[in-house]
Amino acid sequence: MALLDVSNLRVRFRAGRGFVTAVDGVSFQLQERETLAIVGESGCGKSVAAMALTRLLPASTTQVEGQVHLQSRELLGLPERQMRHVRGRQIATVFQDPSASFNPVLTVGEQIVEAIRMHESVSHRVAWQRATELLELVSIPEPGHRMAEYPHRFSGGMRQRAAIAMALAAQPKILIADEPTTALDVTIQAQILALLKRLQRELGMGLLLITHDLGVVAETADRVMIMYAGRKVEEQPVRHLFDQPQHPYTRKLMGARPRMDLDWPRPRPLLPEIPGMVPPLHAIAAQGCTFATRCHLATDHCRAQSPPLTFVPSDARGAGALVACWDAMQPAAAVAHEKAPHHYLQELAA
Ligand SMILES: Nc1ncnc2c1ncn2[C@@H]1O[C@H](COP(=O)(O)OP(=O)(O)OP(=O)(O)O)[C@@H](O)[C@H]1O
Repeated sequence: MALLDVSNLRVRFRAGRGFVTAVDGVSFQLQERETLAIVGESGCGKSVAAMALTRLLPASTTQVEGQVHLQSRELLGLPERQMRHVRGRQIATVFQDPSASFNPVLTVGEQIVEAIRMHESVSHRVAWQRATELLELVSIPEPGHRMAEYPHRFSGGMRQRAAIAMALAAQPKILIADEPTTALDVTIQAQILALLKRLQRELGMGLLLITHDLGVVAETADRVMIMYAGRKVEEQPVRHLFDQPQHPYTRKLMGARPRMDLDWPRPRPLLPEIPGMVPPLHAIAAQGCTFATRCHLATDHCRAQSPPLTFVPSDARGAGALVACWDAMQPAAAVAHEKAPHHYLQELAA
């Protein structure tokens, strides 16, 4: 059984008299000890999907449909009091801006102690000891000393380490890391990613990593789900994605990675971009492929009908991808998602 099983998740926000759709029928699974990366440009619905499954979106302006199973427990119908136990204890989240995790007028130590005692009835002394160990676990030097400091005394990287320590306070089964390194400089980014991977291994957590950075994905993920305009457009094990991206959007994301043009005599950095932009929610096409307006392969058929997620094999050994693209579907080879070969699904779960 998957650790997390998200099925047909749909999120709509109230807009004027109606609603706009930010996440449109997305399904995915996270296995134990697995890292699933959710990738896409800004505005594709990655964070909204993550916030919906932890029920952190404002109920008064949001409609969430679908099913989210954490092992056998359905989360979307859970009373809020029980959901509070799930948050932190079962699923914890680390955000892009670590300052948002801390109250500036309390010491870092007190806040981690509070997080521990929220989920467990232990004495202040025991919680303090455990909080110090957590700071040590995330490689903060002199943890005993740093416990008594205020968040502003920490550098950005150290604050993110402390935020990760706080997220681990109740030993969650799943850690959601939402752009955890975007606000940090490059050398610190690599350290934080290495830390997340080490903690995942040591603590046996599932890691849901939200990012727009394919470099981060290559180093960290087991499996990748690409989102565009609220929909899942591709899913593959990471080791095949970089060799054989299937969806035109995935290929463009890869082409948009910064690199050096080594042409003699004037090597220069290239910062390519995908022409156009992710449509705002009110402008997402009601029919057809949502990427058609930016896709050089789009036909009238693409603009008229949404492509279903389909298994597209890429070699005879059963490797392949789930792709929502009419062009990527070879009529002879592609099979509907539900009929994907069993060994492929097992590989996804491996
Ligand atoms: N509370 C809200 N009310 C209305 N619209 C929202 C709300 N939160 C997010 N949105 C919209 O939902 C869409 C998806 O946003 P989301 O934050 O999930 O994107 P993202 O892919 O995570 O990008 P980023 O990395 O920039 O956060 C965007 O168009 C955003 O403006």
